[in-house]
Amino acid sequence: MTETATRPATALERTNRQTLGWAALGLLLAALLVVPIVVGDEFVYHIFITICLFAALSTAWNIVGGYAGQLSLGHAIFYGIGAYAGVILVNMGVSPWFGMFVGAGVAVVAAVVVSYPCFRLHGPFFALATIAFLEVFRVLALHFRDLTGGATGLMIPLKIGWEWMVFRERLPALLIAFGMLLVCLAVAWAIRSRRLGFQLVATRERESAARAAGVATVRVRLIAVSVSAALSAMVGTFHAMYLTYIEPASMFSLQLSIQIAMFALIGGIGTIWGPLLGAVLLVPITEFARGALGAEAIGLHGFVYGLVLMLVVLFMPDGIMGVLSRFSGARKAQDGGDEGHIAAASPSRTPPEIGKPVLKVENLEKHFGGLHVTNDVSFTLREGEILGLIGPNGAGKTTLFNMISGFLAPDGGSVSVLGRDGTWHSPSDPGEYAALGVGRTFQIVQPFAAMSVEENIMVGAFHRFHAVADAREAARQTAHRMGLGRYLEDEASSLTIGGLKRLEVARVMAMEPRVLLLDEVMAGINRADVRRAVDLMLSIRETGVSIIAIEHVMQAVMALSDRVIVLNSGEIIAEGDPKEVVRDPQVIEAYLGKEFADA
Ligand SMILES: Nc1ncnc2c1ncn2[C@@H]1O[C@H](COP(=O)(O)OP(=O)(O)OP(=O)(O)O)[C@@H](O)[C@H]1O
Repeated sequence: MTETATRPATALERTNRQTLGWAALGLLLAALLVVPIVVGDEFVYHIFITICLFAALSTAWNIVGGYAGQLSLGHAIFYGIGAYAGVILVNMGVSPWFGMFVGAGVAVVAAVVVSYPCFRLHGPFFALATIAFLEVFRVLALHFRDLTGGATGLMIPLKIGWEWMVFRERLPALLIAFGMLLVCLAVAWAIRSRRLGFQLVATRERESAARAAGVATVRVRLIAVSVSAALSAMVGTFHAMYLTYIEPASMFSLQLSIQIAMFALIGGIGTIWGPLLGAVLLVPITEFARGALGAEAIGLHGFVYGLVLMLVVLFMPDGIMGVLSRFSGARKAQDGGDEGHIAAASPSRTPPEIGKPVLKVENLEKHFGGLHVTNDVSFTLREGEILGLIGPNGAGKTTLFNMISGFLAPDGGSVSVLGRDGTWHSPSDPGEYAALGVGRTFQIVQPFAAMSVEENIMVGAFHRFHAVADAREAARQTAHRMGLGRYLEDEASSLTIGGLKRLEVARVMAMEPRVLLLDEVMAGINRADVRRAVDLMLSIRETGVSIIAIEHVMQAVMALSDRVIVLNSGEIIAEGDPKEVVRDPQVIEAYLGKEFADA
């Protein structure tokens, strides 16, 4: 079957389903506004206002917890800051419409201060750190009694009207809550569908690969947390006006933080609409239970959330959105090893001239404790050259790569890269290496599993382009060149190992590197894929890119390399023409042992 025979139908089907999805979403949003107006009941109004507020908070949380993958359980910090800023200013005669922006500003500062140290922590440690900060803010609110009213809390003065966000009827409150939900959804959608969203998801999926693709991972997370904090604070201001009374325990509440996260988890973490669906499902259940059972139902919502969460984990691990997306035509690769072909490099043609030096490694040293992993390593890479880096297991090849791509700081010596401006630079982190045109792959493939093949490559292309359309176009061209054109819309995780290795190279090539560091791209792939990989590397070199390739597949090393360096126990033991190097007794001994070399 050819791709041209199947793709148009699939694409059409997918477009239809997407249209259906948008229509369903439009209906859901319209229902949030229309149902309470039609029913006209106070309690129903209250439920729908609560749904909108929680959905807005959860959507804001999802920018950090979902897109960036930082499981914050301290988001009530920002909500509480917004609430207090709004109420304090109202008490000073300032409208909450202005107060909500002041709250947002303070929340952004708090978010940066709190998150910057926490971003060094991962998984449960990050979550615990955010809880600790939440407790700090609650205690501060209790302590600064003159400003916050301490444990007694603050009443909102009864100034009625739009200017003060306090109303006798419920409809204006519903309109504001609904408006806030729309703003949060629009911001979340805008982030996810732009460069920042791609970079956040890439950072969440594989931080090292994202850094190698030039993503400033800390910066993008800080932007995400700032936007999320600002939105949460604005919702907090309005909610305070709606509640007419605030106090530290309910504003800086762990329970609220967990609730916000839970809606996203149940609806579909990391998706644009998941938090909305989670809130639509859960808020009415708990509010009706509370309404029906009254005081007997205190704490019942916790029980309901727990129950629903258990059911979701057991039966819908990707949340409601995960179930829905199964019907929306998300495509899995159905490859059986044949992954299209690469623009083949003809073996008969003459390789391009090897030019001036582009990368200099001088006297590089690295120790891990007592282990001397790199010992006085020096070499130069030239323009258009393929340099094979070989050596037995544990020789220090990957460690060397880590130092010449900024992932490890050398203990001694230096790495210099020729900039596009013709001057030499000494980069120190992966971002600086990427900016100078040094791209790398990883020995263990690092696909961004939650992204399609096209999106994976786009993360590399975003190094050159800001606009999504430009990055997409560049990614498509690169994919076709790399023989991945048939799989653009497939989930990256569904490729074969050969495809994944090629995807690694494609992601780096989309950055248009001048120096390409390939770490065992041929390991574990079949012979046909090795042939393709050799062709691929030759075709890449023809574009003037310089390559250093760590490789164990000797036929490939011999076919490709202009020059070979042999590393053993962290030292260069041989260097030069591939055919001569493999005959060197020292090299034979390093690989096969002394007895073999003597024989
Ligand atoms: N972070 C680390 N901490 C301590 N030791 C390390 C660390 N990284 C690597 N090593 C050790 O350094 C030595 C060199 O490892 P490295 O991965 O660079 O070798 P390699 O030549 O790439 O091996 P292979 O071909 O098996 O991938 C090994 O003994 C390894 O165990």
